[in-house]
Amino acid sequence: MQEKKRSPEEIVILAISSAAVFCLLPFLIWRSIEQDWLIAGLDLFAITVAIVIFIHVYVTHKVLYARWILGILCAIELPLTIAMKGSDQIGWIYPAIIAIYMLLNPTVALMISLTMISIVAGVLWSQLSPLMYFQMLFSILATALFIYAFAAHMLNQQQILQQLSTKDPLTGAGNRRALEDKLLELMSYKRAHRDNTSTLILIDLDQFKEINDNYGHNVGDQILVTFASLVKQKLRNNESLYRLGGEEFVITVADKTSDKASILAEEIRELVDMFLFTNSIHLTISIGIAESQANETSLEWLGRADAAMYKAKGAGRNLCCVAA
Ligand SMILES: Nc1nc2c(ncn2[C@@H]2O[C@H](COP(=O)(O)OP(=O)(O)OP(=O)(O)O)[C@@H](O)[C@H]2O)c(=O)[nH]1
Repeated sequence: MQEKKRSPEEIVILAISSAAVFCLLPFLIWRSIEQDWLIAGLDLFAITVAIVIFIHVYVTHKVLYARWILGILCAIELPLTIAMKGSDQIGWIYPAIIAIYMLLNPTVALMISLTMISIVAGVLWSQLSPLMYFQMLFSILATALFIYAFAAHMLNQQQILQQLSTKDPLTGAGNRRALEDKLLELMSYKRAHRDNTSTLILIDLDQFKEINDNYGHNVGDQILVTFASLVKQKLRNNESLYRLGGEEFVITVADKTSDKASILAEEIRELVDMFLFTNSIHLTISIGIAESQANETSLEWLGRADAAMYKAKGAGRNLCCVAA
């Protein structure tokens, strides 16, 4: 069986949890030799949590709780260490802030790191000269704010790239790449839960070439946009629209048999048939419906929906056909 690829989030958690273990382990040994049991206990606790998180993420690939626990651990461990051992430990605050931003959303990370900085500032107030105190405080605050600006910028870029790589720029529907990912997800869910069934609804706009020829490509484009937004209005949470290419679209209907998906397909067919597009253009659609089957590939599944759609075309168009 092919091994599941690790996501960037998993790699960050595995790296930070293992770094925490390797950074803290020598100090745990040192404190134990010195019989400084309180701080040794704190280090042991942090190492244990980091190891548990590492194993959990390594085995399950799940990151949601792991990133929160690790982020909060970073924010708690440091003020406690400073409270016990004094201002010598302040250098650790910089990697701790970076780790928190790598683990959590920038706004959450900002709130957590500012809380941690406020606690550390309170603890250090009586331990440092005023000049030293404010130099340290401002350098830590500046670090937190600069990393926030960087992390927020990176998140924004990441969202734009995600949008560009998964959406069809004309209609805003998912693109072919997003559809392929969705099909793989639905197929692997089906393999894991044999009795689960999902259905594909493949839609082709009828005689769309005539519309382009008669009204021009721009009007054709506008119709594709209006069609996609009409369909989107009909979809619920577990249903998504993708543009397969040209004037072909696919709706993935998770957790539903072809009988139930046919009701949605027929509603969409009727809606389009009744609708007047730009320039009062009337349009019809032909639909192929295929329920997922065990032991077939996502391409075979899509192929059955396509064959059913061509059957609808062959039977006179403006029809829904269910694959055998
Ligand atoms: N305006 C516009 N037209 C497109 C786009 N993509 C594909 N098309 C057009 O869609 C038309 C598809 O034509 P055909 O494959 O012959 O199919 P059809 O005319 O819909 O006929 P049937 O499918 O048999 O009902 C072609 O004229 C393509 O140029 C697009 O992004 N915008």
